[in-house]
Amino acid sequence: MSLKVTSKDQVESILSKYDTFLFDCDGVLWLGNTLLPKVMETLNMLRSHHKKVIFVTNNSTKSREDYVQKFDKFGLKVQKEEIFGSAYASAIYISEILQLPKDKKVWIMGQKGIETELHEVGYETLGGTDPKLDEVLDLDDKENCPVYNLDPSVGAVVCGLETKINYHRMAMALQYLQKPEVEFVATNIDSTYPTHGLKMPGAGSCIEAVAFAAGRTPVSCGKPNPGMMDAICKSHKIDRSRSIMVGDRLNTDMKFGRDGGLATLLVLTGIETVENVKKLEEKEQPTYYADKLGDLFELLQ
Ligand SMILES: O=C(O)[C@H](O)[C@H](O)COP(=O)(O)O
Ligand SMILES: [Mg+2]
Repeated sequence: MSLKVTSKDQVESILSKYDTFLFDCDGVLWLGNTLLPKVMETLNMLRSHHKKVIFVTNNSTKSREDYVQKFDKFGLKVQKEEIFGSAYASAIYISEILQLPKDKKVWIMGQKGIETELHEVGYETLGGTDPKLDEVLDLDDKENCPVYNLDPSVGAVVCGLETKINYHRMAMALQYLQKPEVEFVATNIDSTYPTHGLKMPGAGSCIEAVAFAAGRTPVSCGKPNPGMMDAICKSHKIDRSRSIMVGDRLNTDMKFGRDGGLATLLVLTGIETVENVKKLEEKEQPTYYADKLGDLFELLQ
């Protein structure tokens, strides 16, 4: 059974057991542009105890550089190397695992974070933030309608969270995905994400629409893909037995931590409720749960 963190002794025990803290972002640190209570104090407290902190987000709308700036706006100094996003994970997957030749282009249904990370590893991209994707398709206009004018050098389609999802974007992704040689990559599987006190459709819901149309299943690069954990462990040389994954979602964050051999802490400021935790089989229970991340700071006072 998961242990609810409610006392100073428990926080001290957590501090003595773990040297590295992996943090999910949406629903743990912030909701949209609002920092959750006592997050800054908790991160500062961990750093003052010489803990390594790493941020692992499935939100592909931003690149690692964009996240450095987002943290900065909140007054939090974070290095690019401390951030692992699903846009970055997808770019690394295409470049290092698929080894897609650099003269191939990548068509994107998603936002700027995916474009930036793909450009950084050397790919030209199409789709993405192109404003033409907001236009209604005119299938009668054979000369100008983009579905009749595909770029033959597209070698992969990447889909992520796209809050401007429309028929044009889906139709273009589908045209490329009908070519079996075009790789299909998803940033992450989250069905929903928490923002402004609401649950909104997540990347997984956008991607499912395209996958259903294409009759194909993408490889998903974000949490809980163990490749992302391997990349984190490789670049930060962390001891998994002394590390803990903090998240707000069971099928991404908690699975990612558990499968990676880390302890897990579920916070209830995002997607899950305590009822969801209680329904789980013993082996799927997070190691700990807490009402919010900031409890680690508050309970220590
Ligand atoms: O739909 C999405 O892309 C995700 O739900 C989302 O933004 C998750 O981000 P995380 O909680 O991993 O920071
Ligand atoms: Mg989250």
